[in-house]
Amino acid sequence: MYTEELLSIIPLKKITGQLPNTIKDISIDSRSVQPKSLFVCIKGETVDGHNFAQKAVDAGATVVVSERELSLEGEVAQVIVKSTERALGLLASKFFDYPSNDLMMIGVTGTNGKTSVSGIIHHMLVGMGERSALSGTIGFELNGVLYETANTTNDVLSTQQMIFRAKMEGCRAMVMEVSSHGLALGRLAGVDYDVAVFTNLTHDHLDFHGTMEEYGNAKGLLFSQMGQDFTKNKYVVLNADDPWSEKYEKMTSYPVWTYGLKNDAIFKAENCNYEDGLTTFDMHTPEGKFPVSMHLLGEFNVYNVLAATAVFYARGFTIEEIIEQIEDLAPVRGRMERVKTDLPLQIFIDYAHTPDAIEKAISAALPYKKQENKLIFLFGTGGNRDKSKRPAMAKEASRADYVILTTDDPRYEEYDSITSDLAKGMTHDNYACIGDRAEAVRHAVSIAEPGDIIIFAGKGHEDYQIIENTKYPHSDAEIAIEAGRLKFV
Ligand SMILES: CC(=O)N[C@H]1[C@@H](OP(=O)(O)OP(=O)(O)OC[C@H]2O[C@@H](n3ccc(=O)[nH]c3=O)[C@H](O)[C@@H]2O)O[C@H](CO)[C@@H](O)[C@@H]1O[C@H](C)C(=O)N[C@@H](C)C(=O)N[C@H](CCC(=O)O)C(=O)O
Ligand SMILES: Nc1ncnc2c1ncn2[C@@H]1O[C@H](COP(=O)(O)OP(=O)(O)OP(=O)(O)O)[C@@H](O)[C@H]1O
Repeated sequence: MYTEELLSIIPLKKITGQLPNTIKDISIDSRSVQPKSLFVCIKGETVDGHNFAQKAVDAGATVVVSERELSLEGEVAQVIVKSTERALGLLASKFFDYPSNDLMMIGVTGTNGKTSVSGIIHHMLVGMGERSALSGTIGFELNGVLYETANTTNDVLSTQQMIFRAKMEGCRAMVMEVSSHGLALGRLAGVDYDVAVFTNLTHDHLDFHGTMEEYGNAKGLLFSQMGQDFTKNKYVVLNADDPWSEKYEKMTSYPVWTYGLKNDAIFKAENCNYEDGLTTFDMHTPEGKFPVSMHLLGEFNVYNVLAATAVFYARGFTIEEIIEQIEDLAPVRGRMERVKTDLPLQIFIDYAHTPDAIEKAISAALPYKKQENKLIFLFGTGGNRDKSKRPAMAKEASRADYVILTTDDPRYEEYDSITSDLAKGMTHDNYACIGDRAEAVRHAVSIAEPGDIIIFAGKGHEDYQIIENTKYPHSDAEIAIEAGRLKFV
């Protein structure tokens, strides 16, 4: 791309040195700079990209965008701007030619349910014959291939790259999980959403946002940044049972479709029943009441499919077409996913790591528990992250008959510091603190008796644990099955 044309998008810049006629790529990471590229210095939490500018030039960058003039050796032009983060959003969108304009962009935000709802929408789109891409906590899924990504909502450059790739590979839609960090840090600059979906807002990430108010406002950016273009079929899908929906409704002028189980909503479920691995309910819609039967477990998944129903109905699909897809849905990976095993136990893998998600996961399993059996709940939490949620998580977990307090990704925090914070919220004494997660999983199996249910929460689809800054292979399901074989066979 012509360098001047690209740079024309950033106002109030100072240029030093001779700009090359064209640049071939944009990069924010000196470790993957291609020759003839433009390197943008981003100040991170842990390191500052300005300190890697020389490495980027050595690797072939011919333009460096920075917030201060740097003394660089080699043939390089410098573009000095007030905020490189803001400039990057503009540059990345222009470089990839605003790819989100060519796709139906669906953004899903909320504390819990982003992965589930976006996965459900993506699989329903594919089931209806639409080519769709998906990005979120599980990675970037494009035409059946899953690529690993760093974040739930990735940096602004990777985001534009992903949307561009989706467009180039023939996708017509892209479903994205939109995290509050992503919104607050401007990682979605230049993404033009057609549909914005809200699941719920409960306690999480207060280490970053400070207060629930700030956290809720960050999520609100998804709705307020949708624009005012009424020539496009844009709309918003809100959870009528969550008080934040009223605020989000005010943040957008696009049509609002609501769903829920309690308050008045356009799509409302009642008579929910959970039996024999099936969830059934009656769905009230603008066209009357329809019975639904699906393989996804728990009330939280009723909410999730109602949200997806609103997305598809507003797009013009019939209720019959939508229900046919819902009845076909397989469980979302690692979200109350039943482990296939010959052991005389019911084992679920789940990703709950907030108080509300723990409450929902336990409620989802209880209908499958017989009076004489136990519900064993193992959960952890990440080290060096929002500590204020820990006792509240344990309080919810106390609804299980036996609780094992452990760690998710302990990072640099001591096991005992994590488990003792959790223990402060326990409301009964039937629990154990075992920081080493593999040992904790084995303990869960060792105390289980035939007919018991075990939920391993917090790691979901992940097949690793991060201890200090190293990823170690870890699978709750594999450890549990091995321990179960030794015990029961
Ligand atoms: C605290 C935080 O948000 N950190 C994010 C941040 O990392 P950072 O600030 O440390 O930045 P950095 O990667 O060290 O480096 C800064 C710059 O220097 C560059 N660099 C760095 C090293 C080098 O050798 N050369 C070089 O050029 C980097 O490419 C970057 O441009 O920027 C990185 C690149 O965008 C992110 O991957 C990283 O997310 C980390 C992994 C993270 O855990 N973030 C969490 C808090 C997060 O964002 N979570 C949300 C919510 C998930 C949820 O809802 O549960 C998410 O969306 O994932
Ligand atoms: N709609 C929902 N409401 C409340 N809890 C939910 C909902 N959907 C899923 N959950 C619970 O929350 C856990 C996490 O679900 P999911 O991964 O879909 O959420 P998420 O918002 O993507 O979370 P994260 O941002 O941490 O990746 C699930 O394992 C389940 O226990």
